Amino acid sequence: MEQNEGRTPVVLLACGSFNPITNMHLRMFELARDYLHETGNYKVVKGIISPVGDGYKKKGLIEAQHRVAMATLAVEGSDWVEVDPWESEQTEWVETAKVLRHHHEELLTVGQHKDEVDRAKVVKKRKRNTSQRDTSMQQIRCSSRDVPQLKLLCGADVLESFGVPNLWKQEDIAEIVGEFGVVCVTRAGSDAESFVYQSDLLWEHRRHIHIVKEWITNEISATKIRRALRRGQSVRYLVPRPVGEYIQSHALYSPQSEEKNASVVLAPLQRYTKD
Ligand SMILES: Nc1ncnc2c1ncn2[C@@H]1O[C@H](COP(=O)(O)OP(=O)(O)OP(=O)(O)O)[C@@H](O)[C@H]1O
Ligand SMILES: NC(=O)c1ccc[n+]([C@@H]2O[C@H](COP(=O)(O)O)[C@@H](O)[C@H]2O)c1
Ligand SMILES: [Zn+2]
Repeated sequence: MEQNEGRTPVVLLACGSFNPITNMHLRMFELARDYLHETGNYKVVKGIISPVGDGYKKKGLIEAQHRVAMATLAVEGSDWVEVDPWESEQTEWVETAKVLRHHHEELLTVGQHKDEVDRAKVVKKRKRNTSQRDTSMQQIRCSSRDVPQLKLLCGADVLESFGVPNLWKQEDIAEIVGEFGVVCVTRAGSDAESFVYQSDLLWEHRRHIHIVKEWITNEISATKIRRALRRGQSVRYLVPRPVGEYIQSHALYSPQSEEKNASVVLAPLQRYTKD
């Protein structure tokens, strides 16, 4: 039997600032894929990095154009992770649930297109050999079932941020964990398991929340990378080499860039505190 037969195809979507992208962001995809494959139930077919738009207004967030360019350089060596600029191109900040919906629709469209292509092939084939009809119709049905599941990939700090007042809408959390599912990588300073235990909503959907333990712990964070860069320290071996070169050539992180949005309220807090 083919090893992947019967496994559910999955696409992993990571949302975040990627300011800048680090080796740990890339590790997160590898860890999640290994974990899902080891369950024996899933086949990860694609990873998507979706840098947040400038409208997110996070302190120190440099222009999306640069963050997308760095992420694109970072995935050059990967044959399954890609960068999607859609979210970063939106003028206003987009809720993560909406980003998931957008990518889900894209997957359905691709699936539909695949079905149409398959159908056209079948019609052609049928003209050649009518006796093959039943087998071919079966193939069409299989391909529509092949539309991958989309799951949010994040670190434990993002899962824990579900508990921050006015940061996430409850219905968005319910949709993310209930309808899509989350793959969450452990991170120093966060306790994903106990956070799920303490939340009735997350507990209810615990089967859709995959917590992936990173045994080879390291505390790379984009905040620390920016700090090192401001101080003129090397970030080599912490970010992919072409990313380091891009940062250097565009002189990206400085005390001034860290002051961006310093007096602005983060977009989700602005949006939900108003309501
Ligand atoms: N060291 C890490 N371990 C686990 N998850 C991580 C790690 N670094 C980043 N992530 C995850 O990657 C995603 C994107 O993160 P983000 O762009 O905020 O990076 P960051 O390092 O947390 O940056 P910042 O310090 O600016 O918040 C988030 O889901 C975050 O939890
Ligand atoms: N309500 C929401 O949908 C919501 C709230 C806060 C952060 N987020 C997202 O989570 C990610 C967090 O990124 P940072 O950890 O860099 O802040 C971003 O992609 C952001 O858009 C979503
Ligand atoms: Zn972060």
